Parts: sequence; structure tokens; C-alpha cells
Amino acid sequence: MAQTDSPWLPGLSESLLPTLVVFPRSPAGEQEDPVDRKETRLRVVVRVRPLTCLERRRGAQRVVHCLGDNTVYVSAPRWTGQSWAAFRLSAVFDAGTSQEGVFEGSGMKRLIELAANGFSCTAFAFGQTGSGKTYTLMGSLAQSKGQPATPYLGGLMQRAFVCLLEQTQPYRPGLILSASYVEIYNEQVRDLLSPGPPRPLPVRWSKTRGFYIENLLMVEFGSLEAIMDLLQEGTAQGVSSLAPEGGGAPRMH
Ligand SMILES: Nc1ncnc2c1ncn2[C@@H]1O[C@H](COP(=O)(O)OP(=O)(O)OP(=O)(O)O)[C@@H](O)[C@H]1O
Repeated sequence: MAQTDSPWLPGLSESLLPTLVVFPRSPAGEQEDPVDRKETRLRVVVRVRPLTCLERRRGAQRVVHCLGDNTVYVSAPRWTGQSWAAFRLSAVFDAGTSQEGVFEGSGMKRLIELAANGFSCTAFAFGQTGSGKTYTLMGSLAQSKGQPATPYLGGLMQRAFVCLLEQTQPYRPGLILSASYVEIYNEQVRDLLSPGPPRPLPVRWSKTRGFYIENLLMVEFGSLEAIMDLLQEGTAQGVSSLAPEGGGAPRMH
């Protein structure tokens, strides 16, 4: 929502990023999370990014405010007829929050802990083009292809890898870690780690596996360097990063 008005919130000139959704699910599919039964299975957090230089030059005004109470206040949304609207979330990060702050406060550590204990977990970023999904997930990686990422700018993915490797260290080499990297673009699923140009793969369903992507390459890794290389490699293969801006349409990573 950087340069155009939001189709949902006309006039909104500061970005909202509902970032993380956490779905811990037991391997058996039925059990509750044994670690903390009071914990909700779904966390939705918003990160508000700072106005860009271009937005400032254009005289854009802040319309999204964070007061530290896990609520975002949107001023003067014309569609409500009120002077502001409030939205309560699991966590809210204002424009000054660091990458580390988002990692610490979003529940990602807990998610990794659950994943290391065998739960199926998901984290995804959703938001309009330019709202900060890539920055939040990958930090400086996407902005400096071919160069090492600045550690303090590292996004949730890099931080999650570090955390996962630390947590699983005592169980290796017996425990094997593997990764896949796919892109869903124009309703096609593409494997970003398979050699050659990414080709569409079919999504199937079976009673035993549920939904899965057929012939998806899984690559084993044992170190931070190895998984970072895979991330870099896959990101370079992605076509969505080369696509023109989506005219303000919401996207997901
Ligand atoms: N929290 C932040 N602090 C500073 N700059 C940010 C922040 N979030 C995003 N930006 C900057 O805003 C711009 C847009 O961010 P980004 O590319 O991550 O958006 P996006 O949601 O991934 O967009 P798209 O859907 O088009 O890929 C980038 O220049 C990025 O560096």
C-alpha cells in the first residue's frame, strides 16, 4: 500500500502487515499441544512499516497508529463514518520495531520449538504489494542478491533457521533436516530448488499424506550456511520477485 490507495481502506497511506499465522498441529493430527494447553493455535500479528522516502516526498500522512496495547488504530477511515477504527491482534509492531523485535514478539520462537517437537507449523506473511512482507521474512537478503545479508537486518526466516538448528543440535546427526522451497505464482506451484528453469508441479491429496506437492525436491541440510545457500538459490529462481508490481493487490509469502 505504498504508492496507491488500499482497495479496502481508501486513503490509507501507511502499510499494515498482518504477518504471522501459526498452526501447530500434532503429528497424530488430534492431540492438543501438550506444552501449553491455554495457548491459542493461531496468532495474527501486524507490523506497520515506516513511510518510504517517496511517500514522505508525496506528503503522505500516518494513518495507522500503535499505542502498545496490541491494537492498531486507523484514523479517519471513510468507510466507517467514524473518526477512527481499532483492530486488536495477537501482537502489533510499530514502524520502529527491529527485525529482532518482530522475531522475539511474534511467537516465532515458540513455533520453531513446536516444529522441533514434531508439530506441523505454518508462518506466512500477507499484505498488499510494498507493505513489507519480503523485508519481514527475508530481511536484507532480497535486497542484496549475491551479497551476504547484514545480520541485524536478517528476517524471520534467517532467525528461524538459527533457532531451529540450535534446538535440534542435540539430536543430530541422527535427526535429518530437509527443506523445500516453492513459489505459487499465477496459480501454479513451482519448485525453486530443482535444477533448471522452475516447472509447475501438481498438487495432490491422499488419505495418508493429506495435500502434497508431487515430485517436490527435498534437500537435506545440516548447517546454517547450507540452508542460507538454499534460500538464496531458491529466491534467485523465483519469478514473482521479477514480476511488475501487482497494482496494489494483496499477496502472500
Ligand atoms: N519495517 C521496515 N523498515 C524499513 N523499511 C521497510 C520495512 N518494511 C518494508 N520496508 C521497505 O519497504 C519496501 C517494500 O517492502 P517489501 O519489498 O518487503 O514489500 P512486499 O510486501 O514484499 O512487496 P511485494 O508484495 O511487492 O513483494 C522495501 O524497500 C523495504 O526495504
